[in-house]
Amino acid sequence: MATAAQEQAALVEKSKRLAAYQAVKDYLLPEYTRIGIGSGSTVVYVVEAIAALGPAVTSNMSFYPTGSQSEELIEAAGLRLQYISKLPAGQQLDVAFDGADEVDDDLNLIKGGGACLWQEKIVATSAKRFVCVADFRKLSARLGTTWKKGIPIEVLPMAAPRVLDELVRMGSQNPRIRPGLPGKAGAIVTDNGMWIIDAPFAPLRLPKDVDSANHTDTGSDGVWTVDALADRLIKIPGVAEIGLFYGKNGLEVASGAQKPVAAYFGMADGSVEVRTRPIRGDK
Ligand SMILES: O=C[C@H](O)[C@H](O)[C@H](O)COP(=O)(O)O
Repeated sequence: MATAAQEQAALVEKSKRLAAYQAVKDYLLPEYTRIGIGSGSTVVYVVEAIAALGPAVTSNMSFYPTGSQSEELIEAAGLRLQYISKLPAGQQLDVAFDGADEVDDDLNLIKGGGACLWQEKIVATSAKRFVCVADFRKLSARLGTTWKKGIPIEVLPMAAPRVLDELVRMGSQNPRIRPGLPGKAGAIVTDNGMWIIDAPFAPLRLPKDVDSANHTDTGSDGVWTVDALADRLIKIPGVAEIGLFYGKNGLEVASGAQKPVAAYFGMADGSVEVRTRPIRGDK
């Protein structure tokens, strides 16, 4: 008989799968030829859903990975692998699918829980439409509410101590270099030869919180808005990329944005909740 933990794990997997199949159904149009594939356990079901469409739909498509895991997934599914470095200047992917660790009310994301974020951001922003696929655990009003491990930050290893110092000055509570997998000495090393720092911050405000309560957005009271924190983090010398995928008000475009046009959540009751954001430009 399954334990409660096993039942919960099965429910989560089922939810990821439901969300992935619905997202692929809605956003993978047969005329598309260039598709970005993100990283993580949810994307496994995205690739499964795409492969299930068969060569009649996928044979004209090329798939662009965000790291070694998605590269293997694409190849194992028999899909055509291509690299973002080969995408000519001035061209875009038609769509990119990826998971997330937490998604807030404005569709800002925390990503990088599995140590992939830099290539993910390049692929997501190379797409005309970026679509997020997740399960019910990832839904959150404000980033940092349920994902307590901290914002993943990819750093040049030699700069890690300096970055940690700066994060503490900015109010991060106990930022840490992420250790390697059990049995591996030292830090985890990303696909890009970098390290990851996980930096916990108090749950991040949205612009509406600042407007409604006369708060600041710059962390002066210990709480940052997503935009202000992201803008500050990316400027720290030694930071290669950050696991906040965000967008400013007034720049709500679909094409080339870090925020998804739609986020699909497999829910515990077997439904799929779809959240979209208002955009201008092409869909
Ligand atoms: O580093 C990993 C990526 O950002 C993943 O997309 C993210 O962690 C979500 O992964 P999962 O689908 O396994 O929850």
